[in-house]
Amino acid sequence: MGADAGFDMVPRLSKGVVDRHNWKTFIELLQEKYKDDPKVENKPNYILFKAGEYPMLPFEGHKFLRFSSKVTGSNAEVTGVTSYIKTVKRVAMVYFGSRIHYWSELADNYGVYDWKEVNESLRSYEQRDEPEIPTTIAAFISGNDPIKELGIPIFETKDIPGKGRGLIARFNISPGTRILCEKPIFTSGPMPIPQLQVTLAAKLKALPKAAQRQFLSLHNNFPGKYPFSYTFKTNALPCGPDSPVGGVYPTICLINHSCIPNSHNNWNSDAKHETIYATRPIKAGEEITISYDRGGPANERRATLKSSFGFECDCRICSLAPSELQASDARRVQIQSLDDAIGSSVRMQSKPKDVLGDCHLLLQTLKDEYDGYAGIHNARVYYDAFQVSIAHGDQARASIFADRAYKARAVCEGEDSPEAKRMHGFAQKPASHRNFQGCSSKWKTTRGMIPKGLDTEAFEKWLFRV
Ligand SMILES: C[S@@+](CC[C@H](N)C(=O)[O-])C[C@H]1O[C@@H](n2cnc3c(N)ncnc32)[C@H](O)[C@@H]1O
Repeated sequence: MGADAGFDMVPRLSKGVVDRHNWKTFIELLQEKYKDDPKVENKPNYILFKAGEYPMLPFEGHKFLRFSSKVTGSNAEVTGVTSYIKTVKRVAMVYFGSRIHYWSELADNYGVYDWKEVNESLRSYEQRDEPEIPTTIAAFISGNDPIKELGIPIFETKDIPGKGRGLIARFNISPGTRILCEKPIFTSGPMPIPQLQVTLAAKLKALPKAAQRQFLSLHNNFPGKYPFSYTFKTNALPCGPDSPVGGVYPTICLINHSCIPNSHNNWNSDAKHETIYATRPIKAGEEITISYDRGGPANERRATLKSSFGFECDCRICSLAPSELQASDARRVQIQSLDDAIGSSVRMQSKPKDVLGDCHLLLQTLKDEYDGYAGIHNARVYYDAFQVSIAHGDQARASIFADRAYKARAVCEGEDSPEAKRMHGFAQKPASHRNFQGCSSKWKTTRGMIPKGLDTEAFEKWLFRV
């Protein structure tokens, strides 16, 4: 008979964009970890662990119910299946937290699903579902958020040595989770410091007492003659990319900086509020961070952070050993220069293949620098790749690029973000872009020409072929 052990996914994953994104990242991490292990094989639709009873992980996460095997007997011992189960479970818990239900018949506890259901799910791995036509994410995302339903905030405010106050996660948080959403206490445009002081004094006076207190409790890096102006400067977040208008928020303004942040801040210009979304898995007890800087190598970032915010950054990247920091700096410089090169409209016209090649290289560099969680950077690169493709009439590839831009945006900003909605529109109708065939029609394709049935590697090859 023997005893089984393993883990179940409870509740099972939805087909939603966030669950799909997390599952994909989880699978990629395991593929990387086991790439040199001959007992772990990538089949077209799943990873096969050739140990014990050959447990499998499908590439389509919504099909997954259980990863398990007999863990007693000579076969289990010789093949080391227990160690695979433990490692895969540990990684799964990082991504899916309390959804991972570990069980072992040796300890008299059992899986949640019955074997009939599990065997049906295993059989479904063989045949992939038809590729989905992108539709709205809302239709995919399951409404069950146990934490939200309990009404417990997913973070707490704490004093953090050397940083003042900050926000700390109380639970494991998955990428794509909305952590915060706030309306500004007030907004203001740019103006000289003395004038800003007078303007803000008038704005404050018009606010209810509670809102005044919220603003006055925010940190001021440059105390002295113009307290309102400098409190605003220390805390304001731009209302949109490159917007000269800034807003201050009661809780969002307590989030500290990291050069490798785990969250993203965004101004939703439709809803007129600022959102914070997790962009990488955040463990309970970890600080929630966003990025205050505009990229570049560590010395440039440090100089900006020091002059604008008055602190020395000691995040994970800034604290790397010199040789590793050098490697990170090289990647960040490369990210900047690829970004500049991709933005050139002359190259888009005359050397579209080079631009697409740069997009591919940039995605790889971002993946290395942000260990797989480049979030909003990826959204921008995919939109760049969309623009090159559509400018030369390639609707097939443009549709895929826009869909990827949409998914990355939705993880960082929510599906109601205007930019996510715009990307979704382009994924559905790439030719609706104002620059459709604006450069040439030499790459002309239709959406119907997106290849079907390719494995991941072949599909990526098709997508980035030059
Ligand atoms: C918007 S406030 C963030 C909340 C602030 N810690 C507080 O206590 O209200 C920005 C200020 O927080 C501090 N800060 C932010 N990130 C930091 C970091 N990584 N290390 C040290 N201080 C930081 C700096 O004083 C910065 O000017």
